[in-house]
Amino acid sequence: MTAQVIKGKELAHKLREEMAEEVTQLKEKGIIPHLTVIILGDDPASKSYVNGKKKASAETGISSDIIEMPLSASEQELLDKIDILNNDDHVHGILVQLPLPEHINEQHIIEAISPDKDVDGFHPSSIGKMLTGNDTFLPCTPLGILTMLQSYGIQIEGKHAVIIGRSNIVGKPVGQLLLNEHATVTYCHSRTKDMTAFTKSADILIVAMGKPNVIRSEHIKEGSAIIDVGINRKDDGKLTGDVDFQSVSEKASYITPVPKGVGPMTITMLLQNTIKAAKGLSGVGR
Ligand SMILES: Nc1nc(=O)c2c([nH]1)NC[C@@H]1CN(c3ccc(C(=O)N[C@@H](CCC(=O)O)C(=O)O)cc3)C=[N+]21
Repeated sequence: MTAQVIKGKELAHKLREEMAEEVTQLKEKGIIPHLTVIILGDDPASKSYVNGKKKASAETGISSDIIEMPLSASEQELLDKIDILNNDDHVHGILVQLPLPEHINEQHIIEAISPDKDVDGFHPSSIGKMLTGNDTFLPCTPLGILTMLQSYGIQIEGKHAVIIGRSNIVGKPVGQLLLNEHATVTYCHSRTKDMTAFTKSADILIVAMGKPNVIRSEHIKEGSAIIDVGINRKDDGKLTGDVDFQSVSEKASYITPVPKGVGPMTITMLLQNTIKAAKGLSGVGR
């Protein structure tokens, strides 16, 4: 079998075109969706993501700005900035680029962002509502993955979804979203014994380990759908996933590439959440 490649970038552009129409309609009502990104320090990788977000925003007509703060900024300075943005009616979405430096408590920052502007879906209020299956901002990477599976007509209900990785931003919430879609969900992580026993029974395998090319064809089930969340930079500067694309694509039925897979969908879902925030804060559709 040769797997069908799930073209995240292509799907992302298609969705952004649809979103651009919605943004046009909102603008006719005087609403200009606006996303503010806060970034601390000038790590080149972080800057590259942030610039990607800026470009994608422009593509959909969403307005965005980037607040750059020094790496030495204090937790209080960051909280003060968030407070200003929470109270600024022109700002609909707030994203603080993670990870933050050691001297700042990430949880304090996440909880300071107004749940109405929580376009990352990381606030405990958003997470709680996701858990109970209520309407809220869903975290961007998990929502991007769900959207890819649904767009390609991959059945989730009744299937065994195995997640490798249990981070708060990817592993845990993607399992929750798939559970809400009636999958049977297994979480694997660094302490899991005999992980292959689980991955080999996965109909849908979500890999978010952060280790290059560790999932190979001998680890997967014939005909399964493989979602690669890994973004690893090789010595030559190129990106590679956690999945060995070559061997796995000969056995799976669907596979996401890296780059051009999950990454562009993450950004697209951020923009979708920004539109949702703009509508929610302006009372559109209420
Ligand atoms: N509060 C917060 N929210 C985030 O969503 C968040 C964050 N912090 N910190 C950093 C990570 C990382 N992240 C990526 C998004 C898109 C690509 C992406 O589009 N990647 C392209 C390749 C880009 C390239 O070539 O460098 C691709 O996979 O095709 C990558 C990484 C969002 N993050």
